[in-house]
Amino acid sequence: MTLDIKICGLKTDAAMAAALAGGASHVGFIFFPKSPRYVEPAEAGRLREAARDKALAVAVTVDADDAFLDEIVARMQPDMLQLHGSETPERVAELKACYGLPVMKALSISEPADLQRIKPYIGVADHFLLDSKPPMGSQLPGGNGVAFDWRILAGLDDGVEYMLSGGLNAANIGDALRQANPPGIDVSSGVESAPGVKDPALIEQFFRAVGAARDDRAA
Ligand SMILES: O=C(O)c1ccccc1NCC(=O)[C@H](O)[C@H](O)COP(=O)(O)O
Repeated sequence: MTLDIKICGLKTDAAMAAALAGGASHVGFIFFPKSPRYVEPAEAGRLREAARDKALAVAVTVDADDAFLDEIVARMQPDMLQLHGSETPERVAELKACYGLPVMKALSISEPADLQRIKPYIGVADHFLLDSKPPMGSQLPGGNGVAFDWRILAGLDDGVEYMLSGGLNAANIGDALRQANPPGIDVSSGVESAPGVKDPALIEQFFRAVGAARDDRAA
């Protein structure tokens, strides 16, 4: 089975090169100004060129207005939108129709009942990113480096296209893959040396840990 792997919050050529060398299927750019991972749309457009025909370039936005989305789509030319705010199913449908791009809707999970929040988006969003709830006081809806209880995902209906996200790193990715067996995974803080500073060596370590966990399962 293939495993989608998204490295999120890229800001440098070195981090992009490490993500592509490791075999990332998705590379993410953050357009939330309060984030230490924020990139200007034009700079994301430059960085994403390295990923063309190699990985899908994902624009991560949070309740963005039409003008900002127009600018991001024009300058970055993303392959996919990740909506990480409180966008309704109607807004997801509207943006899909407007830009003709697949949409990944991020939803935060902390208890089994949270899985019910997926239902209204089924048939509207193309993918889901299931992330942790931000800790109290966090300014960021994502990228907090906090994991949730992956066993909750056992209650998910088969066939939901999702990425497991939140607090993943080289040390815990093996357990996450064993417990949840997700179709995709996403990492940001776990491959950083400081908030917003991607470390190519940690990116490489993450891919090695994923490979080792997958080899164990195949054996
Ligand atoms: O990463 C951010 O700074 C961010 C800010 C605002 C909205 C979303 C954000 N990140 C989205 C992601 O897809 C992250 O990879 C995801 O939340 C997991 O982050 P982490 O727990 O740090 O691995």
